[in-house]
Amino acid sequence: MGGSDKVNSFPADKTAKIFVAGHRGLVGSAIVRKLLQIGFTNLILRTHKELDLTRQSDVEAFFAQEKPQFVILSAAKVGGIHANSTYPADFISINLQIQTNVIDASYRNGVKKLLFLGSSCIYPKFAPQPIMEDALLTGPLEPTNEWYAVAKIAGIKMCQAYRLQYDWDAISGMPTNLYGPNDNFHPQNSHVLPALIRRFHEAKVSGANEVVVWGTGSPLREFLHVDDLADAVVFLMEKYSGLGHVNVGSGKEVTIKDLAELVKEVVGFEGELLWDSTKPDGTPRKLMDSSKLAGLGWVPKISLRDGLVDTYKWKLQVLVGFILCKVQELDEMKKRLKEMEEEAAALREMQAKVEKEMGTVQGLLYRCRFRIYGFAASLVAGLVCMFLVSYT
Ligand SMILES: NC(=O)C1=CN([C@@H]2O[C@H](COP(=O)(O)OP(=O)(O)OC[C@H]3O[C@@H](n4cnc5c(N)ncnc54)[C@H](OP(=O)(O)O)[C@@H]3O)[C@@H](O)[C@H]2O)C=CC1
Ligand SMILES: C[C@H]1O[C@H](OP(=O)(O)OP(=O)(O)OC[C@H]2O[C@@H](n3cnc4c(=O)[nH]c(N)nc43)[C@H](O)[C@@H]2O)[C@@H](O)[C@@H](O)C1=O
Repeated sequence: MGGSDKVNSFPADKTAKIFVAGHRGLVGSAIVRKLLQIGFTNLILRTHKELDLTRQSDVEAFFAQEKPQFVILSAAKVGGIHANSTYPADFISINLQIQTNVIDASYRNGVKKLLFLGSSCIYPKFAPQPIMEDALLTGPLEPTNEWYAVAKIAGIKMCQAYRLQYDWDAISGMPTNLYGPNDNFHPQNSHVLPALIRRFHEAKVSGANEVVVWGTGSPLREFLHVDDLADAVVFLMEKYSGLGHVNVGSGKEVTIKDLAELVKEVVGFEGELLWDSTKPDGTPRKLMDSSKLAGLGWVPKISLRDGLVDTYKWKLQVLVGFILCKVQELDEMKKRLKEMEEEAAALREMQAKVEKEMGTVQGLLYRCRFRIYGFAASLVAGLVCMFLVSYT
């Protein structure tokens, strides 16, 4: 049995091959930004379309060909409370498949170190707060996300098992609720923060008086900006090689009611909040104890207010970009319409010319026909005269 805690640091060599799985998502894109910022130049990236990580043979072929040296696994089926409770089969099966394929192929193809990302929902619904790493598997899970949580717990256990059996360096980070650029802003399937940013923004733009917020507003949540998480991920890749998973949180919690008031203020919506208590609250409280990570030397930097302002700015830029694209499309359509009108005018002109020429030809034909009839008539008259003369 292996399982040493020897640290396999990220190399000083910035050309080392790093596969960031899920690089277009909220977390993956932040990790890519961070790696590029600190000078890594050899990132291997595949979109979901290019490489479906649920397909075992495709994943094996990819690893055999690319031979990455480091792997950060940030591809997963992810969503908020509604998505988790509506699609339990997808959340358990897709996540189990992705993580099993990637972790196993990484080990078999000589990857030096892998980081797996779980989530704070792995802990029991009523775990003592703040939640320490050793609260794992000490009580029943929150029902709205137990399928996703079971898959994530399996991921942590798989990393531990490979470390124990093969002395292979696989580590796990447990982020709290995250937010930031490239988040999913779907009205139903997203997490609370992007959902509220979208709803308050749309209400402000449409001049609505009310915005509906789910649940009672009483649950407490801890939020971390994704750029802080990316920083912590790089830190763990550099400094940590242990068997146990590591909590990654901000250490600050807020009620959903206060969060909604803050988003309302940042977006600039001036109407009322309506609470829809038919929607689930989920876990009542979910604050992690991140002292293990702090003890290693990492602390977060971005406050919730600053992070929110930054995320709303990003969202506005995306919307402006979208509008500019639509304006450009409209300009191109107008240009094409003008070209079509010019082509139609040219055709009309050509038709008029042809009709005019047809008229001339018809006139000529008419005159020719008239002359032929004249000639024929005089011929007949001549023949009649000749006939009369010869018989008289
Ligand atoms: N967001 C949060 O609040 C939290 C997230 N986490 C964890 O962080 C990680 C990343 O989450 P996040 O960035 O928010 O999620 P996103 O949904 O933003 O991104 C997920 C990424 O995974 C890719 N992906 C999904 N399925 C497949 C597949 N079958 N094959 C290849 N790629 C696939 C997606 O690609 P595509 O879009 O093309 O499908 C996307 O790039 C997850 O492990 C999640 O559990 C943990 C705690 C909180
Ligand atoms: C990261 C974490 O995320 C999920 O757990 P969650 O923390 O419960 O997620 P959430 O962000 O969706 O909700 C937080 C709270 O906010 C309330 N809420 C109000 N209004 C809206 C709203 O409009 N949308 C959403 N989604 N929630 C809303 C909502 O009722 C709840 O009380 C899991 O997927 C879990 O698996 C996981 O890992």
